Amino acid sequence: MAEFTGGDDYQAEFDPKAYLGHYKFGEGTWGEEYLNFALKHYCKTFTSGGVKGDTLIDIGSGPTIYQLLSASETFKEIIASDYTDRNRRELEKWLKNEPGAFDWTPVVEYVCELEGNRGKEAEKEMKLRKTIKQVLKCDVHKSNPMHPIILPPADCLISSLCLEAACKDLNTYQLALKNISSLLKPGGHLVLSGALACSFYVVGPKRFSCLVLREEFLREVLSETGFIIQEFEVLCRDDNFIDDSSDFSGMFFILAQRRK
Ligand SMILES: C[S@@+](CC[C@H](N)C(=O)[O-])C[C@H]1O[C@@H](n2cnc3c(N)ncnc32)[C@H](O)[C@@H]1O
Repeated sequence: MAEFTGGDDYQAEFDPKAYLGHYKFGEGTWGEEYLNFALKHYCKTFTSGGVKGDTLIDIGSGPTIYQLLSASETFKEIIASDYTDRNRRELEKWLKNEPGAFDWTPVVEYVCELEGNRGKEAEKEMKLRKTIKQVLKCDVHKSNPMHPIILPPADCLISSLCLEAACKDLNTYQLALKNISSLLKPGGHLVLSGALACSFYVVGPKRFSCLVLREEFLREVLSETGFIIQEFEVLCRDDNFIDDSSDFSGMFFILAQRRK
């Protein structure tokens, strides 16, 4: 089992550019497999009318924006967040359309197609850039993850591939889930996705530990933390994508509602 990599390791060694390499369409990476799965579910979740409101907070955004593309159709204000300075800087780079920012065009095209908005890629990117109002420092281990900033509770929380990366054991995971849910209104939605049975993943030359998650645990912990699961989708790993960059067995996508 890989040695636990915590916040200091992320701050010092998580290279946003190397990580973004996983999200290049057409290169057979695990990120691509995950993207296909997650984007379809985000699209369904945010365009079917069931999940809506004014504000959405993304926990542990990393340097990525794919998870927010469909949400920007529904929410007026999105707050992105991450633990590391370099990830937040990389996000800002994309938001300001600076030279060297990651090119999300293939992913935006895919989402536009899913949403029936082919040809409207430029509008979509503009809309997302306008909707993301802040990129904040976040630590899921703090009772207020945005400390010292106090945010009004949001209508929706998204988090993808973050909690299993940030937590060293299942108790810590439960506590982190409780911490982030304090940012959500009662009755608000949590859109949680990530990797199943994953113990490590590689970013450039660095190996990061990952907390091994199973479906039964996720169901239990969400219920104990005050959520009602509305959807639980699993994608088993395709043998064609098996390589030594990560050992996950599948991906999950959960839509849950915080009890009122
Ligand atoms: C695997 S990346 C996921 C990034 C992005 N959400 C995605 O879907 O690709 C894990 C992210 O968790 C963040 N992270 C690690 N520890 C954290 C903590 N204690 N609080 C908040 N975020 C943390 C890392 O900085 C990193 O961006």
